[in-house]
Amino acid sequence: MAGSLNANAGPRYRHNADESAPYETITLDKLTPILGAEISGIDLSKPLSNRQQDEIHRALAENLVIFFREQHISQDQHLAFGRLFGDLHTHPAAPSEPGKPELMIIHADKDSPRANGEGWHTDVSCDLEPPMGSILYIKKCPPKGGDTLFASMYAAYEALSDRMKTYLDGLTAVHDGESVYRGLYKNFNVADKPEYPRAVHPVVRTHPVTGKKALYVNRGFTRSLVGLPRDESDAILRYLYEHMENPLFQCRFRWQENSIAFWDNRCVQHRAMWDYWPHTRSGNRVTVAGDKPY
Ligand SMILES: O=C(O)CCC(=O)C(=O)O
Ligand SMILES: [Fe+2]
Repeated sequence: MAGSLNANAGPRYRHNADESAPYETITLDKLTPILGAEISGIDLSKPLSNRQQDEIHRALAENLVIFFREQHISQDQHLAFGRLFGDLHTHPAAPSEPGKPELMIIHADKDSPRANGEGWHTDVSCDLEPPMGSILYIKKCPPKGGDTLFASMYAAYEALSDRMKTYLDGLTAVHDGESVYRGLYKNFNVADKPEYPRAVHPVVRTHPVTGKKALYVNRGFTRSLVGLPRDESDAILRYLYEHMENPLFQCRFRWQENSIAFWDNRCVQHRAMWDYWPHTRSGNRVTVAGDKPY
């Protein structure tokens, strides 16, 4: 067949296929060529050597979201693992374990009105300094379902036309926590705060570690593009959201009990599937603080 059915169908995003140097202490099994890798050969309940820590950092930078299976760690070990990557972030609204404000509760069961993270989002992008990453440990899984989808915002950015990249250059967007968080955790008996964070961030951010550019607007928190007429802002954001939802940029993780996902919140969006009602899915999230996007 000469040509494809749709002239626009080919991926405008082509990842750099360079094989990276092997790892010494861990083994990686990639979910897709561009993001997601399952790591084996590491027991997070044991102290990690400097080498192991370096390799986890590198695996995260190269794969954007990394997964560990069959991990048996305590709440304190989960917190300590997070601290290897930076200060911990305290969620402005979500419920946490008693006496452990940095250990967020992720839980849905037959009585839940909703589950966490059901739409595409970046965690807490309404903060002035949004988290660098989130470490989610799922301890109870439904018999089927409850997967989490992740999408590379490097790939989404790369696949934009040069015209669109030029248009977005220098634009900023309003990210609002108020409209997301007020009343959200009522079913966990969490009282509302007087106010929730709101921030303006660049639409395209530069990753402070890799230096790569990533699209940085999300359906969850982004409300408008600064300085544009409302209709234009809405239309551009709608286009960007549809664009970033191309499955070419995604991987999908199937949980098992005692799995951990660690995503780089600066270049990845995620979305949790609540397809397992009336079953229960629960765990904890430790979130690592980040920097002001630029
Ligand atoms: O439950 C999940 O898989 C993800 C929920 C979520 O959005 C989060 O923990 O940040
Ligand atoms: Fe999330």
